[in-house]
Amino acid sequence: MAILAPSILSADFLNLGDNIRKLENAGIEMLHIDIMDGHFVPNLTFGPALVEYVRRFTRLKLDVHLMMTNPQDYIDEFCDVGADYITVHQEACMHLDRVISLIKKRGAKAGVALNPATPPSTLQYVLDDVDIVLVMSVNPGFGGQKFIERMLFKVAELDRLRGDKYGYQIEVDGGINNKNVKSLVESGADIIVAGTAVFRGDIIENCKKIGAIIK
Ligand SMILES: O=C(CO)[C@H](O)[C@H](O)COP(=O)(O)O
Repeated sequence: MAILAPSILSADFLNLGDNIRKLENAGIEMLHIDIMDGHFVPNLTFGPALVEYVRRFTRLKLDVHLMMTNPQDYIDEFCDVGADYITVHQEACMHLDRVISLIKKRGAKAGVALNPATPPSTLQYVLDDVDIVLVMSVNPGFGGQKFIERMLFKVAELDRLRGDKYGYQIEVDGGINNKNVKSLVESGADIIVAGTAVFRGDIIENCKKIGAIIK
């Protein structure tokens, strides 16, 4: 059984509040928020102010994904505005162990994201401490891209690796839809991030359809 975490990157920004209420009505528990810096990824999105407004508006768990260089400089700010989960990129952290400690010291759950080309073995010495490993199933930066099939092997590898030894959850993000979501859950995914598949069309219907597949 997995949960769906809609990515607000694909939401209607002029009706964000309405979109979030629809997600709540559809039984969603977690909202995924991509922070892009135009440097680590070739796109720009939100800052802490957006997270603060969303925090005031909803009780959904806020899953903040920092797609940025030097994420350590912004951990405090995102914790101050109410992030429940903060995920940093393995590729962006020179001192990953220190960044994970910083997130946990602030009382948030710590995630580490892997770009498609980065293997799980790079996390060997931090797996004890992470709450989430986020497998990027597209090259990060944009919604609406094609799912990279090989990432199913990475999810399965992380599932094998955790066995009874580690407690991390496996999250997957990018190009996920009604057709490929089942194989991800069967491979071991616990949290499914989806943008286009949730926000294009009827939000509540889309959430229910995906929800029924991943239960
Ligand atoms: O990280 C991302 C893109 O880099 C996003 O979470 C993105 O919103 C996923 O969108 P889609 O489901 O349309 O692929």
